[in-house]
Amino acid sequence: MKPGRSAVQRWTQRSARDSAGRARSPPPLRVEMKCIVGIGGMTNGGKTTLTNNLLKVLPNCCVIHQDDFFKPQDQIAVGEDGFKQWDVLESLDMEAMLSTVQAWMSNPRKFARAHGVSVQPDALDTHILILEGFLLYSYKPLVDLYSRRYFLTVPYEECKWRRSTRSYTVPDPPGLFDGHVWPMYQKYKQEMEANGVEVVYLDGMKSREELFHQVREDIQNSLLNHS
Ligand SMILES: Nc1ncnc2c1ncn2[C@@H]1O[C@H](COP(=O)(O)OP(=O)(O)O)[C@@H](O)[C@H]1O
Ligand SMILES: O=C(O)c1ccc[n+]([C@@H]2O[C@H](COP(=O)([O-])O)[C@@H](O)[C@H]2O)c1
Ligand SMILES: [Mg+2]
Repeated sequence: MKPGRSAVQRWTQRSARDSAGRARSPPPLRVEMKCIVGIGGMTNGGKTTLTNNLLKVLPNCCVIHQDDFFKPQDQIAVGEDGFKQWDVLESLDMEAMLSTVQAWMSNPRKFARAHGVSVQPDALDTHILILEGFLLYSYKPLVDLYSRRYFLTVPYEECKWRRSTRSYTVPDPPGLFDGHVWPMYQKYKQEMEANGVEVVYLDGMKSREELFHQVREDIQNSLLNHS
């Protein structure tokens, strides 16, 4: 994991003494560490469930859900197959998502406050941002920003079954899963692999608890190794 760091201590020769020439004690050292974690992978792999569980325990942790950046329905293209093309990168306003990530990067404390996340006052200033969504690693400007990229998968039959139980804001028309959702999932995953994007695969067939403990431990170990 390669978290961004910025030492906030500025202790120069000039400021080491006050105006009367008395030695000043140095300000407390505060090291700010920022870490972006991706919870990506296929639709119905369990991304939102896992993310919500992590949010409850990770310190100073904000979240950005990719689903919040779907374009309005009338801007979604209709393919030659007759299906609205929801599962392509162009159906998402990725520029807006990137701007939101940049707002967090420039001031994670302010971002947390604005989003109702309580920030712990601590000498070791660690901030975590979780990005959660089904096409996290296919948008070039974001791909190198992650400290850790997780990728949840389940077998085809399980994915199709779980999807049939979901109700999205726009319900799936008959045949969408096999005609559009699954082929697009395969296409983007193949591209990601061909581009050499490193991900940590997670078996979405494990229990919710097991996934939660596995990922929490992994994130915490990574943070410790870099603090
Ligand atoms: N580890 C799991 N085992 C079994 N079912 C799960 C697991 N995680 C999530 N689910 C269920 O699968 C469905 C999709 O979960 P969700 O977290 O919304 O997935 P995603 O955000 O990847 O589409 C939901 O019905 C959820 O309750
Ligand atoms: O959220 C929406 O407005 C929305 C509208 C239409 C479709 N979706 C589906 O949302 C899926 C991604 O969300 P998720 O939680 O299943 O990973 C993706 O496969 C889309 O087909 C989502
Ligand atoms: Mg989801």
